[in-house]
Amino acid sequence: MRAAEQAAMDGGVSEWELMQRAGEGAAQWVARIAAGRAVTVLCGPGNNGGDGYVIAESLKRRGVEVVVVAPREPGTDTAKTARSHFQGEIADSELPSSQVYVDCLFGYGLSRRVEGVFAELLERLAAVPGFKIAIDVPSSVASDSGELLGPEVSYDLTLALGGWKLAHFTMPAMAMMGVKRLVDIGLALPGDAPRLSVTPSISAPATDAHKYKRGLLAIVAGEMPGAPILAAEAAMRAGAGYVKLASEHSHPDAPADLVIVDGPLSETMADDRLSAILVGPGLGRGDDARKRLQIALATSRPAIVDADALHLLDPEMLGQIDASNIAVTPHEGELTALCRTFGIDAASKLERARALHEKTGMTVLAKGPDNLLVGASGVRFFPTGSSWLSTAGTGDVLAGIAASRLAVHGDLFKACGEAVWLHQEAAHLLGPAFTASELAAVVSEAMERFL
Ligand SMILES: NC(=O)C1=CN([C@@H]2O[C@H](COP(=O)(O)OP(=O)(O)OC[C@H]3O[C@@H](n4cnc5c(N)ncnc54)[C@H](OP(=O)(O)O)[C@@H]3O)[C@@H](O)[C@H]2O)[C@@H](O)CC1
Ligand SMILES: Nc1ncnc2c1ncn2[C@@H]1O[C@H](COP(=O)(O)OP(=O)(O)O)[C@@H](O)[C@H]1O
Ligand SMILES: [K+]
Repeated sequence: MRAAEQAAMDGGVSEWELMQRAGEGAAQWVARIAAGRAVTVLCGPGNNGGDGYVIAESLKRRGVEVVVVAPREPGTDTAKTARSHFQGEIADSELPSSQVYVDCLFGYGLSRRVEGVFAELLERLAAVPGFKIAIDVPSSVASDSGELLGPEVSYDLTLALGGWKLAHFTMPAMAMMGVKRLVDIGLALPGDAPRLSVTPSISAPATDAHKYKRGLLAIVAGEMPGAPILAAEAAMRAGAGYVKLASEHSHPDAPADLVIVDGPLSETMADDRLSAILVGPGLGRGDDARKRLQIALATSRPAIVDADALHLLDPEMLGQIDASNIAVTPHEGELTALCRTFGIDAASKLERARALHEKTGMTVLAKGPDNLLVGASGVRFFPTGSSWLSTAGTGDVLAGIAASRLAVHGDLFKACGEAVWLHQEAAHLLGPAFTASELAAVVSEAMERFL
């Protein structure tokens, strides 16, 4: 954001002009929401506070009853200018009773824990009823990591100014924000800035498609039969023309349309028609599992590596193959384990995922409520999905979808992105309290949204 703002200023747009665009843009939202009700604007000492004075003045001009609460005088020149343009009432710390609250205490300049008078104000804000709006980011969150640095307030709306910050899509911050909307202030973001994933567009098979052309996926099973079947159920509904399960166990509950190959894994993997591989769900973590993982990765086919396999991957194993053919899909615990194995010591989820990608070359889909994808095309966040996904086996479904998409087109970054969207859409179709097999069963229905 700072680079984008600097570029705009170098191009002749002043900081005051940017602040007016931000404040006026946000005020339009606030005015509609207030719909005649009284508004309280909390202003901090920096430019976030400056935005607050612009919002307050704009609301006043529209005839809205508005009070500003500002415990400190503005500290920046631009915020001082904004303050001087506001003609209305300013209180220094008491939070008046109001129906709409606009929080402009701190934006991306928050640099340490919120304490004293600011913390007290936020605690009071958390306790009062009313519609609460955070300007740019909630004032107690670190915008670059999503870390909480002060009292937690539950907002109804968060208006991001000029561009999304990491906190908008990272836990725990994103859970406080309510509905999120972006206010355009005419900034061009640098090409490598983390971006929100755009809705994917998925094509139906070509007119001359046949099962191999559509993609042959091999799922490498291991000790536990359930997980790879779940992954296969999802994969069969996500686009691949042919899904094979390489397993030495019997699978009495497997669907009739799933081909199970029980010969030696090295033979199954020698098929040069294989388009993609999924290894990890139900694999186990013993010597046999390690051997199966090594055989699977030695094929040099694009692979999704998930679950147990994430505990077996190590630098030595990756040293023998081209790791840029691999996407890993770790949850929080698996990401921690991977970082330990690969000697990565970083604080935030983004830094850890980025370091893992940079150190190994693997594409990293760090899943969870705050899915984060890091790979050849940069960094992507995703809109918030259904929290009902937090049930056992949904990760296997995600891995199955990703592997199926990979078998279709061979692009790891794209496959992982499509998988997150399809997974969330499937959850959305099911509503509350579904099982992982129910989720796998509606993946084809979910695809309809993206065709
Ligand atoms: N630049 C632009 O072009 C545009 C920027 N825009 C807006 O500016 C926002 C960024 O503004 P910003 O950089 O001034 O920082 P901001 O978030 O207001 O806070 C910094 C102030 O707080 C203070 N402070 C920090 N931590 C503290 C703590 N824990 N407890 C107490 N004090 C603390 C810190 O003081 P200090 O650290 O020096 O003590 C400083 O005074 C951005 O989010 C967007 O809303 C838009 O108008 C569009 C154009
Ligand atoms: N609270 C949540 N909100 C949204 N998605 C979630 C939430 N919790 C989990 N998920 C998603 O559900 C899946 C869970 O995967 P994982 O943790 O591997 O479970 P399992 O190992 O049981 O299959 C992931 O895709 C994750 O992103
Ligand atoms: K704020």
